[in-house]
Amino acid sequence: MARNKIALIGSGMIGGTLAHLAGLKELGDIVLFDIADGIPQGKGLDISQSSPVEGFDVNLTGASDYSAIEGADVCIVTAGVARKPGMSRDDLLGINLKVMEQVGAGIKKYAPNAFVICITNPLDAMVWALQKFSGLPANKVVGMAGVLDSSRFRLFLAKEFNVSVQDVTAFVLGGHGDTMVPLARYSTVGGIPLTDLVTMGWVTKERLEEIIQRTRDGGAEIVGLLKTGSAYYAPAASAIEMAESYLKDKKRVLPCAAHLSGQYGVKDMYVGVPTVIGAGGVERIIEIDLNKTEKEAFDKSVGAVAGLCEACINIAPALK
Ligand SMILES: NC(=O)C1=CN([C@@H]2O[C@H](COP(=O)(O)OP(=O)(O)OC[C@H]3O[C@@H](n4cnc5c(N)ncnc54)[C@H](O)[C@@H]3O)[C@@H](O)[C@H]2O)C=CC1
Ligand SMILES: O=C([O-])CC(=O)C(=O)O
Repeated sequence: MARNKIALIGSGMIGGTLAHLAGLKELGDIVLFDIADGIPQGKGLDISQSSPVEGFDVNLTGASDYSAIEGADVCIVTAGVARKPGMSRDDLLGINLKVMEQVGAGIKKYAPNAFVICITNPLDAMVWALQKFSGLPANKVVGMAGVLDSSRFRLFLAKEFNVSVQDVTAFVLGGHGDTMVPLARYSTVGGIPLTDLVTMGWVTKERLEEIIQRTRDGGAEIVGLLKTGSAYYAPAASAIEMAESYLKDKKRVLPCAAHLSGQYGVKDMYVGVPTVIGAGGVERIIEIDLNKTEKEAFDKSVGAVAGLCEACINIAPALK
């Protein structure tokens, strides 16, 4: 059986890490694409040269022409610009929207049957625009943020309680920005909701709120440390988890920026919600019950994403 083909559109920090992880996991043959000629070819060759040592058999190639992504089963999009200290993700909107227009056209022409995972920021608005520019079905275009934000929350909780990260689950919903919604009631240690752990005296409400705030600021914390760009190891691992669930039809329950058509009272927008990812793409959007406080926080986050979509329409009226 022929191998799957994975196209990585954008071969910068996340793109290179994606190629390495996808190779190590033998998810398929990998094409790195970038407008910066030489970078995708160089990274492809470098990672290929690690394959005899690591013992993986995949073809890794680099290209600066969209025809190279032809027939891809999965496209992971990181093309664009990352923020630097002092910037918000939203400051990237104008420049990255233009990139999404080019990427959307490339995918439409050469990989119309792919499952597309967008990572480029500001995430929820960019994946929304990419789906429209590409014309692919909404269930085949999804944004990566919730897996990353939830992973950060899980790590901070595991450290706080001195337990394995494997025994901590978390759901962070809403837009991938300052208004994201880490849900304590739906996040657990050994199956016990965080709200119960407060009652059991494991953690105070105040300390839990500090951990939640650190999660919300998780991207900015790394930007502040790196100074030259933003996080890439954890974002790449998160997107690979989504790609693997699609390629292996694992039907993982993962928080992703998915197209909503009435769920949670939201229409024609991408916002982080729990989904099931399998061979059909986004096979299900799980509508969990939100209490009044949670719903208010979620709606506020939806409002922030709606503002960004409006800003996109002002720049590119065809998106309306
Ligand atoms: N959704 C999420 O949770 C996260 C999103 N991000 C976002 O992911 C994006 C990529 O981040 P990095 O890989 O660190 O950035 P990077 O700057 O290392 O790589 C971006 C690559 O895109 C390429 N590029 C620029 N314009 C292009 C175009 N028109 N066509 C094709 N390639 C193009 C650049 O040449 C560069 O190699 C950024 O927008 C960043 O904000 C980063 C971390 C997490
Ligand atoms: O903070 C950034 O600019 C990159 C990002 O989205 C994250 O790491 O969560």
